Order: sequence, then structure tokens, then C-alpha cells
Amino acid sequence: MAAIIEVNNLTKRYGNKRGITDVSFQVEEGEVFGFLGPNGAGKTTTIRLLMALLRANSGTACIAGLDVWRESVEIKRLVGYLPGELALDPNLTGGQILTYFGHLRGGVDQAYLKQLIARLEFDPSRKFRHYSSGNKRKIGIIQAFMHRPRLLILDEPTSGLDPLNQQEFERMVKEVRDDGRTVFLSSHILTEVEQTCKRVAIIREGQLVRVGSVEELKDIKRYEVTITFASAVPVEDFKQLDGVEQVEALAAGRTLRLTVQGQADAVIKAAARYPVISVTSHEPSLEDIFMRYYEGDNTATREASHVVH
Ligand SMILES: Nc1ncnc2c1ncn2[C@@H]1O[C@H](COP(=O)(O)OP(=O)(O)OP(=O)(O)O)[C@@H](O)[C@H]1O
Repeated sequence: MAAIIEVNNLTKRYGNKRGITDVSFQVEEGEVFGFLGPNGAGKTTTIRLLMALLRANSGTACIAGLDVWRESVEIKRLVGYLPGELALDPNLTGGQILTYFGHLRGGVDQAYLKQLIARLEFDPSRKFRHYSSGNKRKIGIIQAFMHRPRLLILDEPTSGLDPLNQQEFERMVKEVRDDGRTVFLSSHILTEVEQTCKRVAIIREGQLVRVGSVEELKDIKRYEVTITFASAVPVEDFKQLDGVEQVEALAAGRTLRLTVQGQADAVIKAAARYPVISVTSHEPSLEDIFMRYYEGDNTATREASHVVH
């Protein structure tokens, strides 16, 4: 399949501060592509370069074969864009804003627009200034989807959405993909990207550290399981288990905090030998994963050698 986004050695500096350095990747037409990185990694900078809201210091980027800077007007016809933050007229209602965007697009399918509003449970009757951040995100998502663009570029689309709206959003993304259209979405949450994307680029401190299939995220994925027992348990038994990377004993050995990679089966079976009071599990932030498991400045270089396209 042909590439719909082609980025080559793109570099943007903010004065002497880094934005992004030498970023290169390709997104194929028809795929859902994730752009994953912790806060401040350079996701928004890359997206703003693609949308010609910033000009690169060096490197090139094309969308559908068009240069993102010189041919940005043509590109805007093909793209639905959700910015990281939406600044809109505070006195307009959600409905008025969507009508306005619809006119800018030369008219949109009203039935599809109504459907999107209903699916995201969005109330279009309120003024923009009264919307919560989640509702502002919904306006942004709806305006990006409503003209059925060939390419959707979405900057952290689900931040601020509640879990039910997130699930609906995932279904909307899958429908776009099934329709043969392309979605490029940024996120700082590994599991979110894992659920929607086929391929992923990981950016850290302005540089790409990896581009590959979503299955490859397995080796960087970690989760923390905290188990509280009725009485102290032998910590050493848990350290040996398959998938366990670290064990920390708390509350005089009654609580264990385990860092697990891969399946939790061995941990659950070992825990079940003792009276368990509670189990919780959570995903560490991407920054935590990088800091704790990928320490050292050589990481980017080492991982870049594994780049696959
Ligand atoms: N207008 C600006 N002036 C100076 N530095 C900037 C500007 N915009 C971004 N930066 C810097 O560029 C780097 C990349 O920021 P960017 O917003 O692209 O990251 P991000 O991955 O989108 O993070 P976030 O999820 O926090 O938005 C950061 O170090 C940031 O401080």
C-alpha cells in the first residue's frame, strides 16, 4: 500500500530548545497509526508541522504526495484535524460551532453529523465557555470526523473522555479504517494505542526511538500488581515467577507490589496459595516505563537500530 504520510528527517527547534530532531516515518493509506510518547516528547510539534501550523527547520513531510508546507491548502481538504487544545469562540454554542465547521467544509452529511453527536452523547445546545474539557474534546472529535476525511490527524483524542465515550471513539476509528481511510493519532497511554492501532512510532525527547507493529509494544509493556494478603508471605517465592521483574514488600511483607511483564498467570496462581485480601493492577505512565526500564541515554540509539518499517 502507498504511504499517505511521509516524514523525512523532520527537525524543529524552538530557539535553542529542542522540538523534534530528525524524525522520519511513513504511514500507509488505510491504517490506524499510533504516535506514542510521554508529555513533552514532541508529538504536538510533529502534528503541527504536518498541519503547516509550524515551519520545520529542516527535513520534509508529505501528505498524499503533497508537501505539507507549500501545498497545505490542498492538504486541509483531505484531512480532519483535532488539535491538542481547541480555542473557539466562547459565546457560540456547540451546535453553532459545528454548523460553522460544516460550512467551511462546503456542507457535510447532516445525518452522519447527528449520529456522531448522539454516539458521543454530546449536548450541542450549550455555550463553548460552559463546556468541560471532555465536551470540548467531543466538539473537536466530531468536527474532525464529520466530513469523512481521507486522513484523520488526532492529537491526544481521548484525553478527558470518560471510558464509555472512549469505547465509542474506538469504534468510530475502526469504522474509518474499515472504510479504507487512515487515522494518525497521538497518545501518551500505551494500552490506548494498543487497542486501536496497527503500527506505532514511539517518540521520546524529540527523537523517534522505534517504529514497528503494535505487537512489538509487548516488550516495553509493564504493569504493577499490588496484592495484600491476610498475613506475611515469602517474598522470594514471588521473585522467581515467570513474568515478574521486581517485587517490593510493604506492610511487613503482607503487601507485595510486583512489576509484571507479559502474562499474570504465574503471579495469580502463586498468590492463590495464600488468603488474599485485595488485588489491584495499574499501568505505569510511559515516562515511568522509560525511566525505570529503559534508563540511560543510549536507549534511543540502541532502539533506533531496531526500527522496522
Ligand atoms: N512554542 C514553544 N516554544 C518553546 N518550546 C516549545 C514550544 N512548543 C513546544 N515546545 C517544547 O518542545 C518540546 C516538545 O513539545 P510537544 O508539545 O511537541 O510535546 P508533546 O509530545 O506533544 O507533549 P504533550 O503531550 O505534553 O503536549 C517540549 O520540550 C516543549 O517544551
